[in-house]
Amino acid sequence: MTRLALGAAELWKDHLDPARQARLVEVVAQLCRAAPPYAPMTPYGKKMSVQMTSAGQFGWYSDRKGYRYVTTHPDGMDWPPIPREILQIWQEVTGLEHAPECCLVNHYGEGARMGLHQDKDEADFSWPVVSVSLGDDGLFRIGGTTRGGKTASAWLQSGDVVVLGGAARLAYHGVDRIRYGSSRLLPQGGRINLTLRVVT
Ligand SMILES: O=C(O)CCC(=O)C(=O)O
Ligand SMILES: [Fe+2]
Repeated sequence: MTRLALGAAELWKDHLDPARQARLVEVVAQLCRAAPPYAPMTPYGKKMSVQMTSAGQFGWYSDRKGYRYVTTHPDGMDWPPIPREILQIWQEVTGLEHAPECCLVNHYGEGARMGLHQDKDEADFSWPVVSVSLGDDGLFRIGGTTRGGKTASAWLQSGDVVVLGGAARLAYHGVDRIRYGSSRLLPQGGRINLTLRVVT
């Protein structure tokens, strides 16, 4: 494990060993049975290429009305609780007692990507955002707090954890592409990203 700078963010390279990654695949699969992933619609009316679901008090949601947090899955049920194996990662990399209120689960299949954006649907930007990578490699890009500036890129691999805190909290970031088939961790293939956030 090494801690590296990735733009203004912190990359905890290889934070999760293979056994922890395998356990996380199990807990995420269980979570997805309770709250099935779906492809959200952007406010612009385009379907996202990433499949999403959430755990916690709040789930991140998007449709024509905009980006926001909601307390129920689109099928009507509560979001499942954030599994302790995931909460533990937050604790390890932030040292915070305060727990995250949302774990967004992103699944990138072949060709999926996420455009540059800021995470800014939360009430208090003094809390960091923690992002966990599982499965296929993903080319992560991060810039500054305005669009169009200089960016830094790194291939995130399974077991890597990124912390967006301080100056990086409102940095533009996204995933340009994944290397589909580069990992055998996920039975369904592709890449999973878990994003932990304090919402309120
Ligand atoms: O997949 C990733 O590494 C980043 C995900 C992300 O930025 C988000 O869900 O807001
Ligand atoms: Fe994000």
